[in-house]
Order: sequence, then C-alpha cells, then structure tokens
Amino acid sequence: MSPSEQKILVAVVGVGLVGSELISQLLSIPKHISPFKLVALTSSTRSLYTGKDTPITDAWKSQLAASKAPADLKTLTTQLTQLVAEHERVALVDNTSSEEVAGLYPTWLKAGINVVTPNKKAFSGDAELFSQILGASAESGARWLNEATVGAGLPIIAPLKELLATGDKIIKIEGVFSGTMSYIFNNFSTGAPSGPSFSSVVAIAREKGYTEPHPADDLNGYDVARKLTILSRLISSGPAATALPALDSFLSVQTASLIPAALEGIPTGDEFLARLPEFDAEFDNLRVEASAEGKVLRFVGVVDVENGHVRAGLEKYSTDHPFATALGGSDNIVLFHTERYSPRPLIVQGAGAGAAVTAMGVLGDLLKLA
Ligand SMILES: NC(=O)C1=CN([C@@H]2O[C@H](COP(=O)(O)OP(=O)(O)OC[C@H]3O[C@@H](n4cnc5c(N)ncnc54)[C@H](OP(=O)(O)O)[C@@H]3O)[C@@H](O)[C@H]2O)C=CC1
Ligand SMILES: N[C@@H](CC=O)C(=O)O
Ligand code: NA
Repeated sequence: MSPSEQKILVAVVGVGLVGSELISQLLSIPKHISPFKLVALTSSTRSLYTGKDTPITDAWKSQLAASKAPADLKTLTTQLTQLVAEHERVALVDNTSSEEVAGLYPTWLKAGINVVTPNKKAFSGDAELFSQILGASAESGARWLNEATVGAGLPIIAPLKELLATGDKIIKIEGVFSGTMSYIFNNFSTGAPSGPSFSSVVAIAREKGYTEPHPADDLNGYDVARKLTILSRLISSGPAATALPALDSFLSVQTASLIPAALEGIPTGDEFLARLPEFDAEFDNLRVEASAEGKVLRFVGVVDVENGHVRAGLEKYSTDHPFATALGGSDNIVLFHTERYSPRPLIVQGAGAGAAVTAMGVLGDLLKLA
C-alpha cells in the first residue's frame, strides 16, 4: 500500500468542546473515502484504545464512558510508538489547553507521531520547548500542524507559511486575533455611550464557547500574545532575516491586560465571572470616553516586523474604520502587509472562535497529512 492510500491512525487527547466536535466531523467523513481511523481517545480522566483493526465508532462517548482505563499519556505513547514501529502512519490530536500535554510533543514527534493541535501552549511558551519541537520533527520527519492556534479555522498560518516560502517579505501583521475580545467589544462598544454591561458580554462569550477554559486567559491579553508569538516565531524561522526580537515566550510580548488588579489570580472561571460586575463602571467609563471621540474600542495585536516589535492592547478606532464596521460575532480580522501585498494588505476575516470552525481547522490539518 502506498503512503497516500494508507489510513492515518488518529489518537485524540481532550474531548471537550473542540475535541468532541472534531471527533464528530472526522467520523462524519464516509468510511469508504475517509483517510482516517480513530484508534484512541483520552479525556482528563479516562482513556480508550481500540487499536487499528477495530476503530472507534459514533458511539465513542459511551465507549469512553464504559472504559475502565484511566487517562495515561505514557501508555498512549507506548501504544502509538508501537503502531509507528509497525509502519503505520499515526497522528495525535491535542485538543486540550494543557502545558503537560504540550510538553510531550517533542517525545511524540521524535517517535514519528505527527502532532496536530489548536493548543497554543507549546508554540508560544518557553523558547526551549519550541526549539525541541523543531529539532524532533526535523530528526524523525514527523510533522506538527497548528493552523487552529491562530484565528481558529481561518487560514492564517498556511498563507503566512506560503508567503514566507515564496520569498515575500512580511512588513507587518495586524488585526483582531481574539474571538472572545472581538465578541466582547463588537457588542460592548458600538460607538454609542451606553449599552450592555461589560461583565454580561463576557459571560455570553463564555457561554458561546469562545473563551479559553478560564476567561481571564483571554481578558489578560495572553491569548492574543500567544498568537502573536506563534506568528513571530514562524516569521523568524523563515528564510529571511528580520528585526523581530527573539521572544523567550509570550510573556515577552508587550501586552496590556484588561484584568482589574483585584481579580488577578482568581483560580476558577466561575469565581472570576461572579466578581467581574464589580468593575463594570470602569469599563463603562472607557466606552463613554471612546464614544465622545467618535470612536469604538477594539483589542488588537501587531507583529511589526519592520520596526521589530510585537504588542497587544486595547485601542480606539473611528466608527468608519474596518475594525469598527466589518466585524461581527467572534470575527477575527488579520491584515498581512507585505512587500507584494502593498500598499493594500492581504486580509483574512471571519469567525475566529467556536467549536465548529476550530475543529474544522484541526481536521483541515489532519487532511494535510493525508
Ligand atoms: N474554543 C475555541 O473557540 C478555540 C479553542 N482553541 C483551543 O482549543 C483547545 C480546546 O479548547 P476547548 O475545547 O474550547 O476547551 P475545553 O475546556 O472545552 O476542552 C479542553 C478539554 O481538555 C481536557 N483535558 C485537560 N487536560 C487534559 C489531559 N491532560 N488529558 C486529556 N484531556 C485533558 C479537559 O478535560 P476536563 O474538562 O475534564 O478538565 C477538557 O475536556 C484549547 O487549547 C483552546 O485554546 C483554539 C481556537 C479556538
Ligand atoms: N479564546 C480564544 C479561542 C481561540 O483561540 C479566542 O477567543 O480567540
Ligand atoms: Na487558523
């Protein structure tokens, strides 16, 4: 069987919002044309491994619930490594936001297991982990694909790789990179001096599945800083030298947090949301101030390659600016200013968060392997 005819054996770690939707999209590809077989599932508590001959079916939820095997990534690594030794093509999909799971990518890649993920942690955290990922992938030839880490299902990483590989020069990438922040400010700041309370729109963004498991990870700007780090590292590891700083981690990005000091470090999302209304008046003041200037508030990110800086923060835009007029829902908008796309940038826009579009980005990466 040629590699292109061989089915890819898929192991899914993390079966939350995105993970469940990914499984459902993957299993909805008709079996006779599907390039995949789902062979392993791991939730935060349980695991299920069926092996290549009896792949997991639509009844995966009850199969996993009935499994007596605890979650155990060490055993999973052994099982998948064995499949690679039997000349199978294997992909592990990490749908968690876990640092622990992200820390295993070098091990998996070294073992020849391809890694596909919407989890930003490995590519935006410690520079050493990122360098181990590059090294492990180069050593074994196993691939890592992370389109859904920036703009969810929107094509951001793939076109950036193509611009770089074809020799275009990136001058600046700027935009609204957070689905949560987009939803919040599209609804909170419309140009009028009043409207819904800040805490109420944050709560709705969470209900809609846009936020990180802890919404503070969006409101502190770190989610945007992580996305900017991913893009910066991609540009820096491209063929052309750039003025961009070597980022030790997303913490090196100049980021303006929206979290009131008194709410720093609250351990759970529920507690955080319960206390947020105490600060609605402060956010109201920002909205009134912007409105008085004929502007709206938008949380934006910039990778300024030409001038060598990367930053994220809340800014004001006039009500006729595309960030004010073109965005709705959880839309992201990303403007690529390049040597070729100049003076008018290449623009990508659309839903930048939510289970369906994120899972689509992950499945699209799996299809790139196939
Ligand atoms: N939602 C979105 O719109 C987008 C999400 N993403 C990214 O996708 C990833 C998943 O997000 P989402 O589905 O929304 O989040 P969820 O919280 O719904 O899902 C994460 C799942 O991972 C599980 N989990 C945590 N640690 C482990 C572990 N060690 N082993 C196995 N499972 C584990 C959690 O289980 P438990 O709940 O039991 O802890 C949970 O079910 C995140 O990295 C997020 O940043 C990216 C783009 C958009
Ligand atoms: N919480 C993130 C999800 C996608 O990365 C966002 O709101 O953009
Ligand atoms: Na994307």
